[in-house]
Amino acid sequence: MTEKKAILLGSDHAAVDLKAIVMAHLKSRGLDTEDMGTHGRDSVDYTHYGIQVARAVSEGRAERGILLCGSGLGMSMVANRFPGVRAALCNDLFAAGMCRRHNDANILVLGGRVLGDVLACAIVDAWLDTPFEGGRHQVRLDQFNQGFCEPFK
Ligand SMILES: O=C(CO)[C@H](O)[C@H](O)[C@H](O)COP(=O)(O)O
Repeated sequence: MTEKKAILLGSDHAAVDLKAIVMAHLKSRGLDTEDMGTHGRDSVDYTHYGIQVARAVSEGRAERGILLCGSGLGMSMVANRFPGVRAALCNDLFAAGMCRRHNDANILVLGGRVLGDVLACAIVDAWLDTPFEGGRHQVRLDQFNQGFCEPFK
């Protein structure tokens, strides 16, 4: 990938069908996307695809990412290990708005075995269209990088 992509997508086999729906929805909105895989229904490890998308966002090669697995849990765990990634598992509309307003989430995670097509696309829209409020929330996000989140010794 040579140019910065607006939105990268990745999934495992459990969410490849929902990913196709989300991709089509993003394209209908005129957004620049790239599918990092998986591309079929054969069983794969979600880690591989989560790492690719989270690393690209962490390194600034993509502004945002959308990750999908069966529940969304595994992808969330992987993505949040990368510096600068704020991945939010959103299987409802309230979380989709809040993760932008208060958490400036740059990766949206969806559960392919949880969500129907219509709700998934509505969650994507809320995540895309809701701005970060900054202020006290930025202060808290800054603390992520100030040692506050290191384990206690
Ligand atoms: O990581 C997950 C659960 O935390 C995802 O939901 C995976 O998609 C799921 O574990 C895959 O399960 P499968 O039995 O291998 O299809």
